[in-house]
Amino acid sequence: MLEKKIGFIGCGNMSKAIIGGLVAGGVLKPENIWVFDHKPATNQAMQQQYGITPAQSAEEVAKQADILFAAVKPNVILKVLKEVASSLNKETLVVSIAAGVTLDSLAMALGHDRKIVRVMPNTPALVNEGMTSVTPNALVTQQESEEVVAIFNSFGKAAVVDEYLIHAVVGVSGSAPAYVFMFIEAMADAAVLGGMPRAQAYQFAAQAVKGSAQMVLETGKHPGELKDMVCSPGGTTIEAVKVLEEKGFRAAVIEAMRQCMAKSEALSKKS
Ligand SMILES: NC(=O)C1=CN([C@@H]2O[C@H](COP(=O)(O)OP(=O)(O)OC[C@H]3O[C@@H](n4cnc5c(N)ncnc54)[C@H](O)[C@@H]3O)[C@@H](O)[C@H]2O)C=CC1
Ligand SMILES: O=C(O)[C@@H]1CCC=N1
Repeated sequence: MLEKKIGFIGCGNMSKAIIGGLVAGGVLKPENIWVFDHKPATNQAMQQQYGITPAQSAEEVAKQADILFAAVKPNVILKVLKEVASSLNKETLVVSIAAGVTLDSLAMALGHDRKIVRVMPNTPALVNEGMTSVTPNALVTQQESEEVVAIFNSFGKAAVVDEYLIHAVVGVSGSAPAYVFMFIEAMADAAVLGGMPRAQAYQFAAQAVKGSAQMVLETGKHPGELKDMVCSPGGTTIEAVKVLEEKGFRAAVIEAMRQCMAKSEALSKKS
């Protein structure tokens, strides 16, 4: 068990997913997780649900934390970090989850002598299946970097990537659950069209996506080969594959992600 205090400034969708993962994984004692959201009801609800310690201010979390998660929206993160910079201990590791906010701008807000890690998680952290990229700055030691990877590994998978790859990470995992949910919803709609009750349709669609993803991860086979295994000659699947190709399924996914990555890049230039 990690004998450190972890603080969160901002407790919305993403912090809840990370805290849920940390507590479920038994990574550290819940009371060693300090939370400050500017909505007091959120802090109380988190204390009730997880037994974490609610803080009175962002400064209090900053003072307490060995590892401080900055988990507010990208448009306010630099202001929030500037305000707490003088409350941080010299060795505190600041972890930013904000999309499009670079290590450089974070160092500008916090001071250039700060240990900073930029991460890009995703909401499946809430069910122990997160995927997170970890990008430390030059002051973070190998051991500290491994500690952050271990935190995210405890509720999914995590890997260190160079900062220039973060736009790709946003596209392929940070934002990806949204498009996967749309795919599941669309498949379930079709099953309902075929007469299946709605709740059962979500179960079948979601399990089909989960099982297919598991096959990619476990067999190491090329996704095309796995697709071919489903397509019987003259069968049903190849009919569906033909329509998806005609309707530009792959092109739509690639273009959607290209725009997502471009937005991530544009946000980085603004910050
Ligand atoms: N939602 C997602 O799937 C992902 C989000 N992110 C990043 O995570 C960050 C947070 O996103 P979400 O959790 O989705 O947003 P959210 O809007 O759900 O949560 C932000 C929280 O910060 C609080 N807050 C705002 N200003 C504050 C302040 N000055 N002091 C204390 N608390 C304050 C709000 O009350 C809210 O609870 C963003 O920077 C986003 O780019 C990264 C990866 C995935
Ligand atoms: O939509 C967003 O900006 C954030 C970043 C990755 C997922 N959600």
